[in-house]
Amino acid sequence: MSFVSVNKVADAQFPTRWGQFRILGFEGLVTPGNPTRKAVESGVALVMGDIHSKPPIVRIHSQCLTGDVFHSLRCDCHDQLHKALGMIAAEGAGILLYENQEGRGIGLMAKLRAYELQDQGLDTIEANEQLGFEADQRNFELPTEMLKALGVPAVRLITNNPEKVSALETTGIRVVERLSATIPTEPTFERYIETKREKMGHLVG
Ligand SMILES: Nc1nc2c(ncn2[C@@H]2O[C@H](COP(=O)(O)OP(=O)(O)OP(=O)(O)O)[C@@H](O)[C@H]2O)c(=O)[nH]1
Ligand SMILES: [Zn+2]
Repeated sequence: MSFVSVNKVADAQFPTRWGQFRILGFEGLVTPGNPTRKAVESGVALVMGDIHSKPPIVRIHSQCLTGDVFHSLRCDCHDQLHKALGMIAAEGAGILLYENQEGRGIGLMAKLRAYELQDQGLDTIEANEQLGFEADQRNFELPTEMLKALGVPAVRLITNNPEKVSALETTGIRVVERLSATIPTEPTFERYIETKREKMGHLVG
């Protein structure tokens, strides 16, 4: 584990278009001496209903400013976020973990530079690599620790990404079911989805 500690720093009521959630803030104090990590990592959990009597629906959403805020049609993030909140609302219970590894961990400015390279014909992975990054630099340690802090040992995970399933399972959170994160594809992000399917093993469909 890369954290000295993971602490809940806030827990407040959070009314939304999808219904009443609680919003919780968590901070993980990173073990000193790791040059690739910030000193403190933070994440947000939206919690609805009873999350303890059975494995709840959980979505781990990585920050995508362009998709989440501006509803970019370069990627599926905005629609996936709404789909996940809708699934939690329909169930009346569940957890959305929002963590801030923007651009699969390369940061916003690098992601915008990756967009430039994609405009010149590279796919998302080739663009990351041309900029000197890995295809996906994320780790899912903080979301895992947040689930533990919430007292949730087993989940039904909304994802198409097998890496997220194995990241949870290696740290002791059981994924009892995978729920599809697929949303209707727009022509503007067909290639983005295809690259995830072909090169990152995403279980699209
Ligand atoms: N580097 C890079 N990151 C992107 C790009 N478009 C979106 N992202 C980031 O991709 C992350 C979302 O991850 P995805 O790989 O789309 O999906 P996932 O969350 O791993 O998998 P699912 O759970 O199936 O949705 C967020 O951190 C976004 O900021 C892009 O063009 N380049
Ligand atoms: Zn996105």
